[in-house]
Amino acid sequence: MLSIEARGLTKDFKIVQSREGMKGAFRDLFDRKYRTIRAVDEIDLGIQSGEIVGYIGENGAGKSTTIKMLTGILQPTAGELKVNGFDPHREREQFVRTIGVVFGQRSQLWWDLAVRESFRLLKKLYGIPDEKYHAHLDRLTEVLEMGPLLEQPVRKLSLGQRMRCELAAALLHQPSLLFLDEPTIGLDVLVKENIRRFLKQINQEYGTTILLTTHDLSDIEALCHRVVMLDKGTIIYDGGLTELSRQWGGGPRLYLELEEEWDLTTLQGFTKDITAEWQHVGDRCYRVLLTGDNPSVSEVLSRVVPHASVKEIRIEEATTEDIVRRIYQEGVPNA
Ligand SMILES: Nc1ncnc2c1ncn2[C@@H]1O[C@H](COP(=O)(O)OP(=O)(O)OP(=O)(O)O)[C@@H](O)[C@H]1O
Repeated sequence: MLSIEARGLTKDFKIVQSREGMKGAFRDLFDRKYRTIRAVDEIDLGIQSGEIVGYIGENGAGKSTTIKMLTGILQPTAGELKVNGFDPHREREQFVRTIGVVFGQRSQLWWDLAVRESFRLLKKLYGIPDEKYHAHLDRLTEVLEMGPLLEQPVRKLSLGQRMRCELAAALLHQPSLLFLDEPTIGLDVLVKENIRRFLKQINQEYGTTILLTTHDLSDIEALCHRVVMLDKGTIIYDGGLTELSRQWGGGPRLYLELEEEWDLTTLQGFTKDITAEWQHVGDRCYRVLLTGDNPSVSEVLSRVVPHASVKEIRIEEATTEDIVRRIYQEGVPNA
């Protein structure tokens, strides 16, 4: 079953274009000139129930605008959209009961109230029956280790503590779909790991669908099998994380420290019949990029060892961050 189904989803913003100088400002008062920005450009997106999908892109790519349409905050300019079977904007009241939202930079908790009071207000807002509320809150308190936090005012919580409470707040009404926007921003490594573990757990236990927007690609690596990549409002990649690195990782790299300094032309000469590209990366240190049909590491070594003594060997894989940077620098991977 599809949790999110978007076809040709588009959002245009109309912005005032100011004229230059005093004269221009005066004219602007009487005759406004507008310009249209297409933030999201006819995207098609289908997300199955139970999937965890990473939604990534550079600043200004259109991620937040998409999330705002998917959560009903913004009305699309064009296209068809069904989320959990609802039109998010038109059927907002019923729709919001089926989703949870966490924006890393914004709080849905009441700053001066104790966490427990904020939760009580949300219980009222969502009309959660007593029994269900208590059972679920107990469970969330346990897995998110919120026991000591419940009586504290939100303003006294650290960022990591607040984020755990935000997640609980978004999940109190047991939504089947969770939107997370930069959920681990500013958190230390341990807290990040706890939050990721928790998200995996709710995904497995309750089948919660998760759409995750983040600039922290280690979140994506830890949680998502599928990644949707956005650039200038259009989807430039939608597929598996493993396929992405296979397609764009550029193969493994071999790091070699040799006993002596060699010039690059000579080294390149040893491997001239295979597609290996040598780089000088430090004193007697070299990186060999295994491109093309990906010759094996042992093939490269067998050509080098008869000539040069090798001190250290390391095989490096491109990180997701390297891959994504490369895609944005070099262009669309599967166009
Ligand atoms: N309310 C608005 N009015 C006018 N233009 C907007 C509005 N919101 C977004 N935009 C423009 O739409 C484009 C996409 O913005 P959006 O915030 O969706 O990108 P993003 O991928 O979420 O970026 P970031 O990672 O920086 O949050 C940008 O050019 C932005 O300036």
